[in-house]
Amino acid sequence: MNERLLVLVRHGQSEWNLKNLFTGWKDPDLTEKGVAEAKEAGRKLKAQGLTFDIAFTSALTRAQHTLDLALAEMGQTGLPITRNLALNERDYGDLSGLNKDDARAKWGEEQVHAWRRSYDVPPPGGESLKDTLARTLPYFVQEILPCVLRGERTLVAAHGNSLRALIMVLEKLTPEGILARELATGVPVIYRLNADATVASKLDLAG
Ligand SMILES: O=C(O)[C@@H](CO)OP(=O)(O)O
Repeated sequence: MNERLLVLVRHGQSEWNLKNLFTGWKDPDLTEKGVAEAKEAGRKLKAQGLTFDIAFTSALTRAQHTLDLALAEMGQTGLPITRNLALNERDYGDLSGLNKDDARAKWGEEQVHAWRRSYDVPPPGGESLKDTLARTLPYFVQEILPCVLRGERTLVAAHGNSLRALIMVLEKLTPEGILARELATGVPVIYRLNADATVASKLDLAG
């Protein structure tokens, strides 16, 4: 049966998530908690009775490590995995490596929130969500979606903002709608798509 399965999962907690630093294209690995979250994601997916045919991830360690741990937990280690920087986190530009609370103290709560969650306000020297979408969406449409539509059960392990960009398109969210959308670390979201790539069903495995 062609079930057109697409699962998106944000990486587990990274060293820089723990330190509350803007990360973007910097490449810290998972914390111990992040490792546990990645394994838990695998357990949750297995408990749903899911198996995968193909997986995609970014060029960054925290997403690749999350994918490997989740698949190992599912006993699915032989899967073809494609890594591409199109799925990388938004580039945080000059904010990369800064503490998020220090940034709020310096530039104000509202400005920092706009940089972090708005659709089209880029952080200084970095990518807005719109910019992130501009490189994530073509990769999704050309490389990932065709797999899903031909019935290959597909797992994507990536990042808060590269996944928010894809979710905005999948769920047809407006720039206002995406503003409040947060993705927890290590929580899979299961989509089943219609033949025209619209969403038939969505199940968020939070909790
Ligand atoms: O620092 C980052 O790269 C991202 C994800 O951790 O942060 P934010 O939630 O601010 O977009």
